[in-house]
Amino acid sequence: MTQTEASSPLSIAVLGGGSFGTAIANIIAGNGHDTRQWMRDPEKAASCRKLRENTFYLPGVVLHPLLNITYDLEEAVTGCDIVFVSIPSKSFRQVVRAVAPLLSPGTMLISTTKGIEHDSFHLMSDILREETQGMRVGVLSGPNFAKEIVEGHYTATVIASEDEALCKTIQSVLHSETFRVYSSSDVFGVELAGALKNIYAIVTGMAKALGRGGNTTSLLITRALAEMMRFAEAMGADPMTFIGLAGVGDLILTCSSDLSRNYRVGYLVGKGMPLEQAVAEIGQVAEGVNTVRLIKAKADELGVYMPLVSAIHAILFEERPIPEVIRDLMSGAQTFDVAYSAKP
Ligand SMILES: NC(=O)C1=CN([C@@H]2O[C@H](COP(=O)(O)OP(=O)(O)OC[C@H]3O[C@@H](n4cnc5c(N)ncnc54)[C@H](OP(=O)(O)O)[C@@H]3O)[C@@H](O)[C@H]2O)C=CC1
Ligand SMILES: O=C(CO)COP(=O)(O)O
Repeated sequence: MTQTEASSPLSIAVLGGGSFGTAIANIIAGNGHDTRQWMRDPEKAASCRKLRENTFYLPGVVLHPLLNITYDLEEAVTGCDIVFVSIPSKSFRQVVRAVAPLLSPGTMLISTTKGIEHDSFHLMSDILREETQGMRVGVLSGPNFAKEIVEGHYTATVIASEDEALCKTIQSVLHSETFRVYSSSDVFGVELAGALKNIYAIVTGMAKALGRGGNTTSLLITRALAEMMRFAEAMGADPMTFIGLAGVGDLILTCSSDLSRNYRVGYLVGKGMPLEQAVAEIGQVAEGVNTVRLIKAKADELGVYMPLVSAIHAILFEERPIPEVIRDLMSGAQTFDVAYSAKP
């Protein structure tokens, strides 16, 4: 497909039967496209088809009649113009590797996954490029709770790709009365922002559990943004991307709502629950837990100052008592508020 605007219906697959995959598949089907959603579990697929509801991940939402649900990967992607990959980072490569031989050259592959590969520090767009050849790659990220999208709350997101025509097509297939799609050419920055903000959702969830108020949340969100931008710069990303929807937008959202699974993990740990139990209790993916480990190691390697990352790492993985970690944080050096300047 060479067109830049999806003026006529396209064939689009969404890989992943979770809450976000279901939310975007429903929007796309609602826009009149031939939409297929792939989920690996035949029983869940049969149930979603029969009930026209994903009772496992997005209960209470009627699935659009144009949404075809299948557990057959080949049936899902054959002849598709666009494939969204909405699979947790842990399994992302495995699924992309399986789907790669089934794709036509030039297919648009869009990751919606906000995580980092655990043993490589690769972002999902890296995996898309590594596991396929001749495809067009993009990343979708922004302040987007699946539940609020399907409830029709006014929402905006970002499609990031160096391929301008791809961005325009994705804007067209996802745009609805309640859903707006902005574009960016900074794939790395947008993707990194989506992964990083999950860490600070854990931190703010924990602060909430400890009874901290609005001042504390605001302090945490603002210093989190400073850390994210410092890290981005050290990694060669554009820090300015972090003041957009995929950066500060998603940071504010996930750090202030218990709809965030990462926030809820932090809350439960803050209430004294062991980490593994908290993750199991959530029952859905909380990417931030793995991301904390990866970013702590990378920040140490690069010498990037990330006190909040070090603090949450100490609590989650070094068994340091929360009050002691907070005391250390609050007694650290008091430096400049804004370290960035437009002036040379
Ligand atoms: N939910 C949200 O509001 C948002 C989520 N995201 C991102 O989207 C990504 C997906 O999240 P989300 O949909 O919420 O996740 P969920 O936890 O809701 O669902 C995960 C889905 O992935 C499937 N899955 C897990 N492992 C595999 C595998 N090896 N092969 C095939 N399918 C697999 C699960 O299938 P099964 O049921 O069989 O286990 C399930 O359908 C995450 O990275 C998240 O950060 C982005 C924006 C918002
Ligand atoms: O990324 C999200 C909203 O933009 C969802 O956050 P959680 O993965 O923490 O639920």
